[in-house]
Amino acid sequence: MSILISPSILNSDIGNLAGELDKISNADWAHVDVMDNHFVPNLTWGVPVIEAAKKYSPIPIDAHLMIADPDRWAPGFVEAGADSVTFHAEAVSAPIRLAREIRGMGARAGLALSPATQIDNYIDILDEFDMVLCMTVEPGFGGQPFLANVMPKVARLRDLIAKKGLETWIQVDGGITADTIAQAAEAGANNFVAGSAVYKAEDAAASVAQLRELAHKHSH
Ligand SMILES: O=C(CO)[C@H](O)[C@H](O)COP(=O)(O)O
Ligand SMILES: [Fe+2]
Repeated sequence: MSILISPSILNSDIGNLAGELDKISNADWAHVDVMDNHFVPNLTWGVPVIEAAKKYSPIPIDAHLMIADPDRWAPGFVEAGADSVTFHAEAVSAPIRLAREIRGMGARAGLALSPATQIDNYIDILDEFDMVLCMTVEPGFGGQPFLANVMPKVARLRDLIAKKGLETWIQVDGGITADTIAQAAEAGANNFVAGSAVYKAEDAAASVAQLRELAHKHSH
C-alpha cells in the first residue's frame, strides 16, 4: 500500500495560507482540521477555509471534521472542494448513509476513531470507507504526545482489511514525528498526518521527505 504523508496546517501561519501550502508541495495531502468547540474543546475554521485551501493548494485536501452532527455538515465540505472528508464515529448518527453521500459526491470518505473507540462496531461496514483514521492523540489540539497504546488497534485493523481484500487506507493523526512514525508504519498505517513535526521544522519539505523515508523503511 502506498505511503502517504499528510501535513496538518493546524499550527501553520494561517495568515499566509497559500505560502504554507506551497511549502508542502512534496507531500501527498494537505490535512485541514475542522473543530467546532462542541465535539472537541477547540474552535478552528469551516467551509471558507476549505475553499481557500482548495484554491491555493498544489496537493489534494484532506478534511478532518472534529464536529458534532457531521451528518448535517460533511457534504458542504465536499462542495467546498475537499477531496477526502473524514468524520468521527463518536459524532455521526448514520455512518453508512453519510459515507455513501460523500462518495456519491465524488470525494473519499473517512471514518475517524478517537483513541478509546474500538473498531468492533465497524468491521462489517469497512467497505463503506476509503480510509479509517486512528487518532493517536485525543482530538482537539496539535502538539500532543503520540499515544503508542493505539498501535494494537492499527495492527488489528490492517489485518482485518487484508483479510477482507480491501484497499482501505489507515491514517494516523497526532504526535507523528521522526521519533514515532516507525511504530505507526510497523503497525500497518500508510497515511501519516504530521502537524508540528512539519511546520515547526526549519524546512517543511525536508521534514516531509524525512517522514516519508522513515515510513517506507518501517512499513511492510
Ligand atoms: O487532528 C488533529 C488534532 O486533533 C491534528 O491533525 C493533529 O494533532 C496534528 O498535529 P500534531 O502533529 O502536532 O499532533
Ligand atoms: Fe487531524
